[in-house]
Amino acid sequence: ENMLGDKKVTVVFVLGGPGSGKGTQCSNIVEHFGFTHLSAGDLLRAEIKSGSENGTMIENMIKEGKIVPSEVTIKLLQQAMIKNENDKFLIDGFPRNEENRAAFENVTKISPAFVLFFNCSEEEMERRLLGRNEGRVDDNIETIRKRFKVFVESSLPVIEYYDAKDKVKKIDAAKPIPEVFEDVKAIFAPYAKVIV
Ligand SMILES: Nc1ncnc2c1ncn2[C@@H]1O[C@H](COP(=O)(O)OP(=O)(O)OP(=O)(O)O)[C@@H](O)[C@H]1O
Ligand SMILES: Nc1ccn([C@@H]2O[C@H](COP(=O)(O)O)[C@@H](O)[C@H]2O)c(=O)n1
Ligand SMILES: [Mg+2]
Repeated sequence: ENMLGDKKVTVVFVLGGPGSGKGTQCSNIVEHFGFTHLSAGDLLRAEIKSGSENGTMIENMIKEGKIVPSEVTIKLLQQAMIKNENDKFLIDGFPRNEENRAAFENVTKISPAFVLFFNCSEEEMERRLLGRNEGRVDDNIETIRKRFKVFVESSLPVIEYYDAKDKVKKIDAAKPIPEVFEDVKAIFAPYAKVIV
């Protein structure tokens, strides 16, 4: 039994480098397949805005491209899952390192149905991040380089961990948005909403 009691939940981890298009494609998946999108980065940014006691620590870590301690991020994900009645969740940008992965498994007892991995070159991701214009404090070239380093050193090993369990569905994320979504759709087809 997981943290949500007897409720059977489907969790998909959506991973990929900074700017690979995770948030963009999650919006499409929500629309077409009825999942609830939980972005760890968005939850952390909301926590800063809410004036929480951890806000300053989180903001400093995001500015440096560092990974916030798992207990903070997992608490936010858990709260969001508990208050949502849906049974299908896209967890975007989590787990980012081995600590995230192991702590989530231990605390929630939930393992993902699969991991959606958006594969993209750093050159293309850098171009996208510098053009995003959402006012994010980490979308500057200095922080972007730090985020790429953290992705390669800490996040790719998590993808390799799930790949060894045959749980990774890898997508070519360098293509235009609609073409990426065609590939995503093929993967999510078994989760299509059945219209009675
Ligand atoms: N396939 C694509 N081709 C071109 N631009 C894209 C593509 N997918 C997303 N973008 C654009 O690239 C930027 C980054 O996309 P998005 O925010 O979805 O990435 P992300 O993986 O969630 O990044 P982060 O990890 O920083 O949150 C956005 O401006 C988005 O509109
Ligand atoms: N599991 C996570 C996810 C994110 N962070 C921090 O937030 C930053 C932005 O995340 P995005 O997914 O929106 O790119 C990220 O660089 C980390 O600083 C985290 O600590 N742990
Ligand atoms: Mg995002």
